[in-house]
Amino acid sequence: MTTTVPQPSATADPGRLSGLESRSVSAWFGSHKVLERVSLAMPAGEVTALIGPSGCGKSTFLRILNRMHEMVRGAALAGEVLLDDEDIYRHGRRPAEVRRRIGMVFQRPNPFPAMSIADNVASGLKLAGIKVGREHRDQLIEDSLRQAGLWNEVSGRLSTPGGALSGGQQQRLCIARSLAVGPDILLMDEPCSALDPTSTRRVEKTIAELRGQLTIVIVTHNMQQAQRVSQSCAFFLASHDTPGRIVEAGPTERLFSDPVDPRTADYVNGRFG
Ligand SMILES: Nc1ncnc2c1ncn2[C@@H]1O[C@H](COP(=O)(O)OP(=O)(O)OP(=O)(O)O)[C@@H](O)[C@H]1O
Repeated sequence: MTTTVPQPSATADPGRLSGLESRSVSAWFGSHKVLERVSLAMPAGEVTALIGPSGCGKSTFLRILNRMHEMVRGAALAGEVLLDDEDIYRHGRRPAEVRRRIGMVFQRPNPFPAMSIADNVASGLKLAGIKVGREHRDQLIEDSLRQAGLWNEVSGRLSTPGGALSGGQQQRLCIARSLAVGPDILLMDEPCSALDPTSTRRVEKTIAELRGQLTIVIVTHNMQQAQRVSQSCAFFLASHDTPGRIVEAGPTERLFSDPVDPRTADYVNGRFG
């Protein structure tokens, strides 16, 4: 199927940004319940950080937000995820359309290594079935690379392989690839965990620049990173016999400086996890 050309987010009207909201989301892998009634508003144009110890369900929750959870054999879920007040799980809604509007960047940069930088950016369009003319394609590639903060580093070598870039550059290339289809939401699953501190700061700068242009949800184990990049934050916790839940959520500054729940205080101060 062919869709119309996406509107690059760089030109999006900030008044029309989309937020995301989960309502009472529970999740299972087979009979193993891993999330229990997670309700969270992820405000439009903001960065929301999901924090919590390993295994508490952050990545599962993130994958539920763009219908990737259902791709796992035996996976199930309950609840609603509202994008523009409409459930992304509404009967008849196409997962591919949801994933075009809600993009995902993974832990390890995963560009097509032998494909050129330009083609890597454009590859998302092809996968999404979006056709663009040559002239518009070049502009879209430039816009996406600029938005991802990579244009100045690669503008003179767009036809060289994506695999030749540094790890941090590859991650920004993956961000550009996601941005090319004009998503409303960008999900990021520990996007800096494979990067050195300098590359991490560069990706964080990109996240800061994207804020206000689209809505971002990021999973991070790095408490400093959560404080640097996010405006809202949710703390997840699970134990051996209870599925992951949100203990506390709210403005990042408040969650770190004045947490309500003692478990949040212990976690953000590094006393466990
Ligand atoms: N594909 C899968 N099949 C079965 N169980 C899974 C699968 N993926 C995750 N789980 C289980 O679901 C629970 C939540 O895992 P998840 O990866 O969402 O947690 P997390 O908080 O993101 O952890 P981490 O911070 O280590 O990435 C864990 O008990 C995990 O073992």
